[in-house]
Amino acid sequence: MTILIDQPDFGVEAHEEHEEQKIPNNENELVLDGGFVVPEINSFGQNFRDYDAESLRQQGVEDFYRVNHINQTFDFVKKMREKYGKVDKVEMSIWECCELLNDVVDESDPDLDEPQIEHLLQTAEAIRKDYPNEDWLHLTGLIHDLGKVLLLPSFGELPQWAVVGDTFPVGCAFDETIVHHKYFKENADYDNPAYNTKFGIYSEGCGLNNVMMSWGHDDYMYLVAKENHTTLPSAGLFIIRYHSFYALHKSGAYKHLMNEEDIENLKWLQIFNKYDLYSKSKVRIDVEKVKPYYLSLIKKYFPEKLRW
Ligand SMILES: O[C@H]1[C@H](O)[C@@H](O)[C@H](O)[C@@H](O)[C@H]1O
Ligand SMILES: [Fe+2]
Ligand SMILES: [Fe+2]
Repeated sequence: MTILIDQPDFGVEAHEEHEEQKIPNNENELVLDGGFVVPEINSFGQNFRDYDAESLRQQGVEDFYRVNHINQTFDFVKKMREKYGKVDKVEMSIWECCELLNDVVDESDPDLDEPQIEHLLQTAEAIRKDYPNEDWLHLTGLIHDLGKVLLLPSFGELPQWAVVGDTFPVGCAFDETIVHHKYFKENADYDNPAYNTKFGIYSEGCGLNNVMMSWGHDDYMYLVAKENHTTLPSAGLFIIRYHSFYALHKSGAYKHLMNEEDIENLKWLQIFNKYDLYSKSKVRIDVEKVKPYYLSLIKKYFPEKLRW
């Protein structure tokens, strides 16, 4: 059997050079681009992102989403953005932050229970193999989840529901494709007529930049990168900011809020997502071996010390 990765039809073709090649090999696996092999099952023997499969992690993940969906309201997101937009908590380098992630485990993730630094390097190295010339995309892989430091005491020790998991817009109706959608019924915005229509407070094509997303590691890391004047291209910032927005990049919901630039950037996000999701495994990366390469990229795209 060949694994086909569902891609929503956005009515736009990927650039030829970025088009994935579906080359099924003998072991019934899908080989992407420069050779990345998409595994059929995750480390727990389940399909990836199967939120209903019975497993040791299933109940914990569902509990996570219940609390997340109840508490991520428009008012909460607004407060968090104001608070963390100041980037006045900590001063440190990107690499120091990667090391801090050693102590973080993500309770929302049915596919991974390794320390996060493994996931960062697995993602970045898998991309590097297939896209050797896109160094900005390697670095994006390395840093996309750094915002999870919000779980640590010096960053305010936010609860898991305010840091990890899939993200979604607030200020308009919660789309049914969002994982464990049923729990939104207890969200204060659910019955608010200003927020519970298709457009809510937004308008057609207004651009994702004008949409408030549920608060978590994506938007936080985007703010940090922006406030510290990164020279990463707009597609890199877009990936960091929306990589957990599965309702959009997997299910094609909320397309009516995108503008032209979003449509362009989404192509890169969909490439990135395969590596983010399917590189999760128990195979460890030799950190010391790859560290010099990533330090050189950090130097190219970020200041020495950043404000967090
Ligand atoms: O559980 C995972 C994890 O928190 C990832 O970092 C996030 O990007 C995903 O969207 C989420 O489903
Ligand atoms: Fe993430
Ligand atoms: Fe990730």
